[in-house]
Amino acid sequence: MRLLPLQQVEAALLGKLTPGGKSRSTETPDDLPAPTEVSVHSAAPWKNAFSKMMNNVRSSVDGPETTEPQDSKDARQLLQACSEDMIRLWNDPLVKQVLEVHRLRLQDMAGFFLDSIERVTDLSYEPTDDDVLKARLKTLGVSEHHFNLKAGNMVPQDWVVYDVGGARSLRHAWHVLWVPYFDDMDAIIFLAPLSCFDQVLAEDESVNRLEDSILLWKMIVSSPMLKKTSLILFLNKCDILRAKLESGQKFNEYVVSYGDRPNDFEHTSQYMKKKFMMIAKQFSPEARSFYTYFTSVTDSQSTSDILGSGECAICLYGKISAGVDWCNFGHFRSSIYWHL
Ligand SMILES: Nc1nc2c(ncn2[C@@H]2O[C@H](COP(=O)(O)OP(=O)(O)OP(=O)(O)O)[C@@H](O)[C@H]2O)c(=O)[nH]1
Ligand SMILES: [Mg+2]
Repeated sequence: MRLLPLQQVEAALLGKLTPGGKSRSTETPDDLPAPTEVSVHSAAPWKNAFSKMMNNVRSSVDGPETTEPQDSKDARQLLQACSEDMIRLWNDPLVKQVLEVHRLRLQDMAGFFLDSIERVTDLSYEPTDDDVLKARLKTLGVSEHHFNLKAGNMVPQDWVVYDVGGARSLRHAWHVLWVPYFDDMDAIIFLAPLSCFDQVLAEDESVNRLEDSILLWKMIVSSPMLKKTSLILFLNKCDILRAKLESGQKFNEYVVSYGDRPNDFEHTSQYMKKKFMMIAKQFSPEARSFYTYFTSVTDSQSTSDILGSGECAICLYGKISAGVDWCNFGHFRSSIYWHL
């Protein structure tokens, strides 16, 4: 009961961060209890709203004069007031036991900071880069990012990355609007989370998440409009897959075709890699380049090692695009389209 005021904090923060101030997912009909979720629309000025909020937080911590709105201040104070109760609840042996019985690994779930409650509820808390990576921000439109990447020994190159929302309700738009628009991409980076073998879709509880990822992969690789686009597959969330298997979760209970193979990371990940590769081979309209990596993209060091390594497909694409553009357009442009 003492933690109930946190619901107000959540509603206030969602109102500030989501487009139009909505605090409920738009995917769920109004009469159903919807999970609250922060979403990002490329057209919404959420980054400005966020920077403004963070600047306010900074000025309230750094100086006596504060421009922070009262509701943000209240939110931070409430979070701090609830800190001790949250820590006690999270460390309670009975709570741990109940979570285990229900096979819930909250510490692996998106946006949970349960092992850092003291730090994130401190009045002077500022998110670190790793905290930002851990946050869950559902993508609604297509967001475009420009950056300059220096990989390995190569000269720095300009990149354009388009990030597309993967939620089911958004996929219709893929066929109609985005796939034709992306037919000139150099490469698609497809992120398939391997750890979700025991989870179902938030949008449709009858669909296994890993199965859904495979169906989506099949749709992308077989698209005639993307037949020339190279594929870079990130078999992602390996850290969570490993932790789940080590905690005793059985892979073959959900992926029946896995049979009696060993229930460890090495065998399950290789099995899934083969599955994705076979689909790419079987359903691609024509032969194409295909690269695959095991990743845990929230681990910034290992991800930067993959992106920075001279062997990485992304660097290879940088080279190819540079060559093509030198011949055809006289300027360099590389683009990647990714589905997360
Ligand atoms: N532990 C761990 N968490 C990850 C990894 N990759 C992503 N996450 C977390 O998974 C959550 C979902 O990431 P998002 O980037 O919001 O998801 P998305 O796939 O873009 O989802 P849509 O925008 O709906 O398409 C975030 O909280 C991330 O921190 C990973 O390799 N390991
Ligand atoms: Mg996203």
